[in-house]
Amino acid sequence: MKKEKAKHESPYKGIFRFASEKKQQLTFSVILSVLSSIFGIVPYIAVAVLLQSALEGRLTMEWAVLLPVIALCGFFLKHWLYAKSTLCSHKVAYEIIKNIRVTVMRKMSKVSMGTVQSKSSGEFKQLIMDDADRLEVPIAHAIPEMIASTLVPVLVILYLLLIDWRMALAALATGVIGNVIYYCMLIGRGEMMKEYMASNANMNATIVEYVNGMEVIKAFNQTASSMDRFQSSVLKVRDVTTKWYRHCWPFMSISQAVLPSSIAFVLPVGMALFSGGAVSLSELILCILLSMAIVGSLQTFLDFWESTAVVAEVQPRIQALLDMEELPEPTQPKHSTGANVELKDVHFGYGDSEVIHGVSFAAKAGTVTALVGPSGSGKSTLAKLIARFWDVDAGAVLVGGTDVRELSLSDLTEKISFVSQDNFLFNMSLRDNIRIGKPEATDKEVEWAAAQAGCDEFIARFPKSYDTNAGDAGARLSGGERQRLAIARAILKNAPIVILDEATAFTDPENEDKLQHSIDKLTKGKTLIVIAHRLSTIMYADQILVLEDGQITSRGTHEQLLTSSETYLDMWKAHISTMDWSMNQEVSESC
Ligand SMILES: Nc1ncnc2c1ncn2[C@@H]1O[C@H](COP(=O)(O)OP(=O)(O)OP(=O)(O)O)[C@@H](O)[C@H]1O
Repeated sequence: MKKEKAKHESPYKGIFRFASEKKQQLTFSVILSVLSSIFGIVPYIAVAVLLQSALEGRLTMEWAVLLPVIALCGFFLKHWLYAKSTLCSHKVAYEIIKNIRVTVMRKMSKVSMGTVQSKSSGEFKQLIMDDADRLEVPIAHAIPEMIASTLVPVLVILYLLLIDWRMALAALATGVIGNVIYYCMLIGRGEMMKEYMASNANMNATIVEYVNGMEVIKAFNQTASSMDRFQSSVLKVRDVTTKWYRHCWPFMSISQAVLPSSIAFVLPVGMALFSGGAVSLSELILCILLSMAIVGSLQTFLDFWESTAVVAEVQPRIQALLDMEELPEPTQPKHSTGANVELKDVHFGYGDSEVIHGVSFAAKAGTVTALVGPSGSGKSTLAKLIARFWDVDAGAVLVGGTDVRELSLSDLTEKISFVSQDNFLFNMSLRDNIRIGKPEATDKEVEWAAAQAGCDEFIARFPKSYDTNAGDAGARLSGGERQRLAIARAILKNAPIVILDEATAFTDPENEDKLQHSIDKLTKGKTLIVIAHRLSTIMYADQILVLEDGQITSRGTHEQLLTSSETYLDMWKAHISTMDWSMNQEVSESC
């Protein structure tokens, strides 16, 4: 119902839904803008009165001094009120832009990972950063100025109609012609803008990919081909933009030449009327000055067409993002009790092809369950299904005895700590990166968790210690250190269920001990579901599940599997020989 309403509302209305309590400020800004425009006419009227009185020989000394002062005051007030008006409207604009960004980001956390991954990060960046920024001019300028720009010419034209309707038409003519020409320029803009947006999004995506993939590009000497793709996306944006400007410039130049030339109409018409005796000299002067006074307002209309087109483009794209299907939240969420995890005949596929075929297992509270199996067998997928990054296609995932689809997302998130393969660090201090685990944690708690995870010693190496920005530190952190930071996050969160996805994948033997130590701290007394290629780390698991092609082919303890599962035995032998090889390497290096 809400969605339907959103679909049918005007783009401006759709944007102003994000203004929240700042809407009144916009009304205030409009009032100030109208007053500013009215005071903008005052100098013209003052000059007209001055000339009239001079021509009619009624100009006294007081008026000769007073009228320029009035003109100056009008000029000053016009600019002062305009400044106040734009200050208010900018506050509203930035509030709206902030609210759009926050709402979109919140929305992303409520949809499945599949939906998020269906768009490139470049597309998201374009919408959340660039497009949202483009709304500043329409909101901060177009709305207040447009209303003032309509009201003032209307009042002036009504006044001119009282003098002579032909003078009124002459004063309005260039404004109307200029605006019609400019409006014609915008016909077909929608299609061109779509092309521009698509090429810009592609350029953004290529830049993000280029920067993120720099290591691979260098390692595989792909600089030339990656640069080619990047360059062609930049050239495409240039070509589309040039095409648009080629289309626009004749319209723009003509409308901008015609619009301010009201004198070209007013003067001949006025002179004809004056010589015919239809208007007096003082009326003629007043008409000429007033027609010049409204030129600025009529020019503002041009910006309004442009701004309206921008809002009409951006708002539906924001709305489309907000309409992304959310992972359904139960209307009456159930509560989970305990920290058992159970999968019942789970089937799941990314898109059409199923990758998990009927997996069932139960992990009792406080026990360790290890998932092992060849690459691509579905271990990470199962871990992500438990954390409800996706919903299962059939079967059920139960946490604390309740189907995860019947738990509120916040309840589920509180229950589970997920330490994944990609230990993403946000562009903020190391302290705040750890604090993500528990936003209300004190500095002491953060440092305690870091110490438990063995991060304190490497964090102390940085001159700014915990206040080091993760972006600056990132390049100097080893894979193992990044993982320990992620573990510190999870220790701070202290959730009863911990999922470790390949948490030891990047460690060298020297660091493995430290990492294992921090994992032990994290998982003590918790339900642990762990994916590890280094089988030595999961030898003592309560149960080990061997996964092959999305199915559990064997299950049991380490000892049981050595005799019952050929796949496990092969994996164990391979693991042992790798360990032997690395030990031999170490020995030969030390010799
Ligand atoms: N986001 C995704 N979209 C489409 N297919 C995916 C996605 N993630 C994984 N897959 C596919 O699902 C299957 C299982 O992948 P998964 O990552 O769960 O395996 P894994 O056992 O964890 O592998 P590895 O040990 O190499 O990490 C693979 O065929 C993989 O290509």
